Amino acid sequence: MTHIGEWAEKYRPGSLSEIVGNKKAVENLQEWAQKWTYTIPEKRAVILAGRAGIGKTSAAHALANDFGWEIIELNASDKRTADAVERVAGSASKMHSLDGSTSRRLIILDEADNLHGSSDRGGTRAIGNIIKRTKQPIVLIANDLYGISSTVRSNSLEIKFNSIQSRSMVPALKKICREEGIMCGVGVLEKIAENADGDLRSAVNDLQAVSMGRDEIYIEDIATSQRDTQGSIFKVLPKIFKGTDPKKAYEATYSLDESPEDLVHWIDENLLYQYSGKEGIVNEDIKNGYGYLARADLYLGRVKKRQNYRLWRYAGMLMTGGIAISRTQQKGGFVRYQPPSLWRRLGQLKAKRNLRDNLSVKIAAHCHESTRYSRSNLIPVYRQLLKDDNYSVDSAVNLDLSVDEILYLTGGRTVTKKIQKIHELAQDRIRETISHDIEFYTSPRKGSASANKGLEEFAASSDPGSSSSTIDSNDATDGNDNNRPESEKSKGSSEKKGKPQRTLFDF
Ligand SMILES: Nc1ncnc2c1ncn2[C@@H]1O[C@H](COP(=O)(O)OP(=O)(O)OP(=O)(O)O)[C@@H](O)[C@H]1O
Repeated sequence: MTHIGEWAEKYRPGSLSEIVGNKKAVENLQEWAQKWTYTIPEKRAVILAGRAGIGKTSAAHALANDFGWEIIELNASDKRTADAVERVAGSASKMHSLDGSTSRRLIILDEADNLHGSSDRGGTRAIGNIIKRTKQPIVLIANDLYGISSTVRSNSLEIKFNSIQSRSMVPALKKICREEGIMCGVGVLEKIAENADGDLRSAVNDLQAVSMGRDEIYIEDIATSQRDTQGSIFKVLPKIFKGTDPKKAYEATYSLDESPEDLVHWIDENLLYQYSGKEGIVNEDIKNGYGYLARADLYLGRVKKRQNYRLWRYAGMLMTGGIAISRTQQKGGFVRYQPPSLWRRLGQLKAKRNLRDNLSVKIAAHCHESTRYSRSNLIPVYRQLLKDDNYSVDSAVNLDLSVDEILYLTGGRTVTKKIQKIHELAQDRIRETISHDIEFYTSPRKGSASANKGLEEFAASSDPGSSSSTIDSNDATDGNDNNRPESEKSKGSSEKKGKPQRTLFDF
């Protein structure tokens, strides 16, 4: 039995030349990959960003096929990913095939926009660091560019994938029909492509659904109902802003999957641009339009207060028909519709709050204070420290700060060279300390009982839950052994003679 989605997989492009649309994006991707064949390019990762179903994942796979690269596909939001990428990303120099030629592995990180703001800040940081020094090409796939941290974005080549035009989809759908032996009536594929609203995967799925159990399909077989995709708001807005019939403007919202509360934000965001055009002149139409919007907003407030949803109808009429009759001047030219900036600002605020909360936890742990105290009293102290050149790197080392966290503490808007420098110096120092510790604990020592402990044992010994730890866990508490029995104290001191002792610095 077949299931929907099977054709989309079966007809996934095998080569970049088969990718429909997004010619420029494909060219940029190819150019970037070409650089990897003889050197390591400055931007070692690319971000393929765009809405679902337009060929981002397919392009990454096709690229690997075209260049003969092995694929390692990981889900970016999986906590284990950072380790896995770390292992693969550093191993390029060993990737020689038997005939002596080098071949690469393409690391594909799906859902890269899911990392940001998640509790797994460590993963974001690790990936941010890895893409700076990877020896293997990395492709990050994301629906929302803004969901990716600024560090990752600034170190990657951003390639945007756009919705696919319906006329470009038709040949691809035709090819599938030919292969599957389906005969299509006039306008069938055009209709399917139009309904898909730029999403080729949906078009292929719709074609499969309508073809099930048939070898001929006609226009009547295609459901005429509009898709409830996000894109449909872009079909309703012109009827509100460009129409002259208030009834039609209101009726256009029937098929919309947005509440009047959301719709009012869309209209509010776009009214000024639509009615003032590119000249940006405020005119009577704009004033009247905002008058209707204000009244619609009044009704929306009453709906909330009284929980009387019948009032939505009045709000809806005012914000659609009211706007339509406000327009007296004919406006030429195309002005793109913008999603409400308020939503974006709220999203940014949330991301900022997450960052602040994570930072409070870090500082609280470092200073042995409560998170609340850390948030209200210690973050301001660290703000000052980060601004002072004498303490900025030390603070970044102590807290193992990410670039985003340094940016937050310094209060800047963008990641500057100075911020990057602080981060790099701090990371170098952290790495130095770690390698120093490893060397210290693993190098043979005269007269030591634990003289030839290997790296693995050192790692095990630093795990507080490990019973095989070679270092007395009491040493790690506070150095005060007053509460220990006498016998243990002397045992401890005799051990200390022969064993490297941990200091507070090590923690
Ligand atoms: N540009 C395209 N060219 C050819 N086929 C495409 C294209 N876009 C989508 N398809 C078809 O849709 C299927 C899904 O596409 P793909 O997985 O590449 O989309 P995506 O943009 O990565 O979506 P998501 O963000 O959901 O992962 C493919 O297997 C292929 O059949």
